[in-house]
Amino acid sequence: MGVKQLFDLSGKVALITGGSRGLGLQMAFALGEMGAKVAIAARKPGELAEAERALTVAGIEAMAVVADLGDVAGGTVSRLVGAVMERFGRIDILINNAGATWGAPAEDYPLSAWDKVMTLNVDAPFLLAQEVGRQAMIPQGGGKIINIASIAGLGGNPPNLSMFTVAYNTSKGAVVNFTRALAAEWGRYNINVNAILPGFFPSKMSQGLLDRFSTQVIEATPLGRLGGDEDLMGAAVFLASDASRHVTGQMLAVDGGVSAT
Ligand SMILES: NC(=O)c1ccc[n+]([C@@H]2O[C@H](COP(=O)([O-])OP(=O)(O)OC[C@H]3O[C@@H](n4cnc5c(N)ncnc54)[C@H](O)[C@@H]3O)[C@@H](O)[C@H]2O)c1
Ligand SMILES: O=C(O)[C@H](O)[C@@H](O)[C@H](O)[C@H](O)CO
Repeated sequence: MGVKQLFDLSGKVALITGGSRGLGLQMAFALGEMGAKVAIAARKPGELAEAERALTVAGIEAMAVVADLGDVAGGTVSRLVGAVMERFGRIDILINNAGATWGAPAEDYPLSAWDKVMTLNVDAPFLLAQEVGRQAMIPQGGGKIINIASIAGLGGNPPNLSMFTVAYNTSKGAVVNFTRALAAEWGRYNINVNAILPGFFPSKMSQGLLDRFSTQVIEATPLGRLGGDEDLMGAAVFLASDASRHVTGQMLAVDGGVSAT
């Protein structure tokens, strides 16, 4: 197989949570452009429909599924995976991207907020991997799972940024080791499990922080810039494709070098 073919995603089906905007939508465009059919899932129907339209206009076969992954008790995850299986018949790539944060100093952090962050950022990726594994990847004989962690999963926040996101950092640390643990178990099913650790990208989630601290963030970034609209595309396609066939359990930071300092 030539190297261009290794990156080709024709005939593959991808499910991307939080695919309605931000980093998830950027990755949906990337996988779609490389030939994948793309299912995006998010909570807000309006945004999701708009994203589905934009993907379709770009010539990508797309479907949208409304799902609140902050509420995983009542069969949300199996319904979501079932809907994609019904439409496309298989799932080759799962990108666990939906995520959120909530800020308060650790000494005041309420358990209810902690639980909310953990449910969306940790429980949902676990349940999605389990369900996609059961319904699609294990019977199909393989697949690619990409967890969107964060460099915040490697440590605490720089003290000068006063971010106060103890639950978020904890949740992303869990995603980092979930990635390794699942990779170790599911190599036998030919399922690659890797994580992307974005640094600082402008998005709805990061806006509050970057409005206040973008100068400091850029100064602390070896490449001297924030992440942009194309900066996750290559990493996502690599980890979704045969090009990464022999790569599993790995963390790929796309952070302009922040985590190297
Ligand atoms: N922007 C950054 O700098 C940055 C850095 C590191 C990691 N990340 C991670 O990247 C991922 C995407 O974040 P983003 O920056 O694009 O933020 P964003 O807020 O623009 O996107 C979040 C996405 O998750 C979806 N989502 C939120 N709550 C949901 C719920 N309850 N159910 C279903 N979907 C839900 C939203 O609809 C949206 O599509 C997150 O996991 C985030 O932690 C972002
Ligand atoms: O590195 C990251 O994962 C993100 O930038 C987050 O840290 C959020 O932007 C922050 O939590 C908002 O308060």
